[in-house]
Amino acid sequence: AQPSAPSPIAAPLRELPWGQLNFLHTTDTHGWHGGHLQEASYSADWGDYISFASHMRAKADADGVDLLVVDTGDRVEGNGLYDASDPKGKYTFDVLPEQHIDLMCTGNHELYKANSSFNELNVTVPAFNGSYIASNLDIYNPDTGVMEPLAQRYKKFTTPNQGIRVLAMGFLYDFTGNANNTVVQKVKDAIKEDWFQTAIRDRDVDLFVIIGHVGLRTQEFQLLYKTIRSQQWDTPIHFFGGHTHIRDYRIWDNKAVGLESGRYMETIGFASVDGLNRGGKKMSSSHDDDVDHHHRELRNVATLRRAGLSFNRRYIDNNLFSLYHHSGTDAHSFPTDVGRNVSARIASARAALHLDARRGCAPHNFWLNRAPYPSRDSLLSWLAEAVLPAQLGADGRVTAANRTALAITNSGALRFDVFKGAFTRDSAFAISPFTSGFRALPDVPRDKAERVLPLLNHGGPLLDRPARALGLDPRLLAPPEQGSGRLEVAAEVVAEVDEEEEEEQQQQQSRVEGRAAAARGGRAERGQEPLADARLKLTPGYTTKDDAGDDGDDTLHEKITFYSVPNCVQSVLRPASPAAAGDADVVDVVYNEFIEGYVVLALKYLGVQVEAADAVPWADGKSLTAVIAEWVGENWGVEGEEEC
Ligand SMILES: Nc1ccn([C@@H]2O[C@H](COP(=O)(O)O)[C@@H](O)[C@H]2O)c(=O)n1
Repeated sequence: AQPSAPSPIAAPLRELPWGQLNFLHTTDTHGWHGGHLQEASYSADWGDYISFASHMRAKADADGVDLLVVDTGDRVEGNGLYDASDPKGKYTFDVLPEQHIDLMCTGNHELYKANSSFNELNVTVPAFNGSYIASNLDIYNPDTGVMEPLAQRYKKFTTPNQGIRVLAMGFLYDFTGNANNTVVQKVKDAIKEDWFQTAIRDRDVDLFVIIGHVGLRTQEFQLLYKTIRSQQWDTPIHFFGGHTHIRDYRIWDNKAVGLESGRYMETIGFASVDGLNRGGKKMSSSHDDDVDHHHRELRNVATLRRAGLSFNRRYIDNNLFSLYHHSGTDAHSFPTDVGRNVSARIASARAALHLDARRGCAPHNFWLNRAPYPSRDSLLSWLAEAVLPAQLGADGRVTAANRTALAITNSGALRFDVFKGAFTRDSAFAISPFTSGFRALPDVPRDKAERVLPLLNHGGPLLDRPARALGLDPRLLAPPEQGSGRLEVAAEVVAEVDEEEEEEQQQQQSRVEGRAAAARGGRAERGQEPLADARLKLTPGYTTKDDAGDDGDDTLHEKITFYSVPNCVQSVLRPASPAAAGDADVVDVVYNEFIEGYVVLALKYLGVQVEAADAVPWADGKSLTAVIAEWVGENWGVEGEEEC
């Protein structure tokens, strides 16, 4: 872990359900390879993950089973470790390949900018040669100008210990926001390709592994499932998904399941399969058979039972308490040389990038989804009511031209919470890493401009067909977790009352203790394996419900309540002397560039003749990252080395 990472908190744990074939899965790491430095539950780093995977691989080998490591994309954008360097990714590209990854694919974030997809072509694909799969992604090679697959379309291999014949593919959802140096083939077209049609007819396959930067409950995965099933009515299929930033497990049928493993290095997904055929063993030598027999005899590994197919899953909280426990190690035996070295390299990168440099002190937590909007603790309220009016309202058109402006931001532009205490250079990138700048459409009739926000938030008629016809997916406005449709949100938004909050906090501890006791009792009654230590206090965290039930998380947590947020929020930017502007019948409509298409479409829908070409940069086209960082420095800044 990083030197400033908080120590993990001991918690009751569920064991890993090892099988004949096991997987570790990361997705949507978004540059959080240094781990979370303000959240003990997720404070392990990429170096620790390397050590962990190495112990898990050794255990698999010792038990004669197999372990595959999978990553399903969006490794870039979202944390200072990636975003603060010039060029971006200078330090993450180096440390990433120190992990042995068996199967990986591309996320949409690798493709927003031409240079990041060229990084995949020139750095990541060669570094993971043989593991990287691009089933529906091509790139224009900058040397030849020729369009070519970013990597192999699929991969077939036999696992070393069990001899399981795996056919793996790696997809990206039907993403349309990529730069023009890449081509994403829609999944419905990719499945018509000869290579795909041949692959799904292969009879010498024991398991299809379909990885993808694709939500588990999307039409893309559904189509892949149906098409594979049309040719392989009972060959097991394991999907690994991503993109929607949630923990999720989907059961398609009794031989087809999928795992999604959260976001931001919070979660290491674990999946296992038992009862698979081992076609690859037929070809093995008598020596291999002897070794295999020896393994079975000696280790009596329950997972080698051949009775029926079974799948399992666990979402591991990425902290050292969990990682030590599951790998059967301790602080002394856990770190491998490579893991320790990677943690040290991340620490020096963070120092070189001044990521711990404090910009100010946050007075309390501000939550993206964990507080209702609007409210005192809502990150969106803070942004719309404090940050944007102060920073964007100073634009020349507001002050000199005495003009009112309406500034609209999509809630998806915010990616993470603000914690009470130090707000560092890193925090600004974590909250909003995007480089898209603010722009404005000048002189829009006020009555029309005021109707844009409601349309973007509730505009069924706008956001359904017209937006989709232009390739504008309305789900992209809100945070991806919410777009997944799987975020369990509070039924009603309650007004915040401070005393109530205090009382709630007092009651929480007794509830926590009560539940821990109940969990102990319940498990004992059901004759289940005891949790590692159910007397331990529960901390707030993931309490996932998926198709397999509510026992997926490795760590027992106190439930967190999530609130739904609107697609967009609006700030009114008023001039210092609003007399003239107050009644003006035109205003400027300001927005961050990412939502330009939606804003222009909404105005056109309202009868205003505008085009994106009419827009001008606002506040010098600053990014939201810069705007937030400046506001924090000006408003939460503290002198010298004083503690927050
Ligand atoms: N310039 C950008 C780019 C993206 N967003 C938001 O991020 C969402 C996509 O994030 P994933 O991690 O799910 O790929 C997208 O839906 C937008 O909400 C943005 O605001 N500005």
